[in-house]
Amino acid sequence: MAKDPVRVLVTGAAGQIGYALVPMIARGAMLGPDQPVIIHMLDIEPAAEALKGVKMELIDAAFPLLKGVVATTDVVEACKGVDIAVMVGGFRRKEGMERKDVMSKNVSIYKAQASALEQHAAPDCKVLVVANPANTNALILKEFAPSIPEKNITCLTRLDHNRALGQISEKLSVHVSDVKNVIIWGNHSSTQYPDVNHATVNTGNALKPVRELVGDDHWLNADFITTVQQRGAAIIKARKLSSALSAASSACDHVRDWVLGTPKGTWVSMGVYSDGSYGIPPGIIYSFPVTCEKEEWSIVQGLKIDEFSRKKMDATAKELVEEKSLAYSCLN
Ligand SMILES: NC(=O)C1=CN([C@@H]2O[C@H](COP(=O)(O)OP(=O)(O)OC[C@H]3O[C@@H](n4cnc5c(N)ncnc54)[C@H](O)[C@@H]3O)[C@@H](O)[C@H]2O)C=CC1
Ligand SMILES: O=C([O-])CC(=O)C(=O)O
Repeated sequence: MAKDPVRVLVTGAAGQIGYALVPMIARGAMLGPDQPVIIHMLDIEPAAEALKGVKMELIDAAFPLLKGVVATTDVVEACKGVDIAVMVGGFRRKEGMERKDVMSKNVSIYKAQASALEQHAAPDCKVLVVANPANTNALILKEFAPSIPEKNITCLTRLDHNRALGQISEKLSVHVSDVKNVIIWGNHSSTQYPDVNHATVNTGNALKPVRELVGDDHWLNADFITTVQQRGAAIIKARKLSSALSAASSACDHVRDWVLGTPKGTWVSMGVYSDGSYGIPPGIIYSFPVTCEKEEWSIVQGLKIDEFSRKKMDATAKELVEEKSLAYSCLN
């Protein structure tokens, strides 16, 4: 029997990431090849014509799974009955801008959209915040939508996770799908900590630790980390636009694993509300290693944390605590 369609909201749908993301959703990359979807697209008035164009293209692509398209500048209409909300809309960082510069513009957007989602989305709506500052936008959304379960509000660090897998795969000349269990700890910012201490490579007959195969702690503790931390900025510098293709693809990975589950023995990174695991302060949205089953994520517990990692995990937590107070000061 055919499944009922799932309603997926994409905000900022006329933007760079939105344009890459909606066809991926319509092709089944987010929810699977047998899951029909109705795509809701929200943007603001100045982008209304462009949004219309995206809707026309979605129709023209004749996607078999696409059962409807809502394209609107009305946030209430956009949020009505949505099961999944991918929040990409916001003010984008331009070359040379610090993430903090975009904070005040974005937290007020997320405060307003929190109320719309709370009142009009499906009660169990799952939310993925992509727009920067992603962790803090997600936190503001959580705080101003208290009736949405906190476990349903997440932010995207899967792109950073995938970037880390990509760097290891390039370094070792192995296929990226043979590398697993890297971790992104903390903020989707340049303080994030990409950690390979538990990562492995499938060599065909064994799972070998990445650290052992790379055999170059200096590279792993320095260049590897900064390359992943700075990758977004490097792409903005090269394209004069943010990473749209890889962000859209990673957003699909995030939601797919959340809804359909992570493969056995594999974890992924997601920005989630901290419960105090690994000594990270509660009250912030922090990226942890998680496994997903039955549409719920759980933080992987019991990983050994060395002193080097501890410092980096605490530094990125500190930045998030500071961002939280900055966000609140912008709202006052
Ligand atoms: N978490 C992550 O891994 C990544 C996050 N990003 C962030 O994603 C966001 C989107 O990036 P792009 O698509 O490249 O930017 P973009 O500027 O091309 O698109 C943003 C869209 O949001 C719309 N928008 C602005 N205010 C809105 C509102 N109140 N409601 C609905 N839509 C609104 C704009 O009109 C525009 O169409 C940015 O904040 C960017 O920094 C980008 C790459 C990776
Ligand atoms: O700052 C941006 O817009 C880009 C970004 O987050 C990334 O590519 O990771």
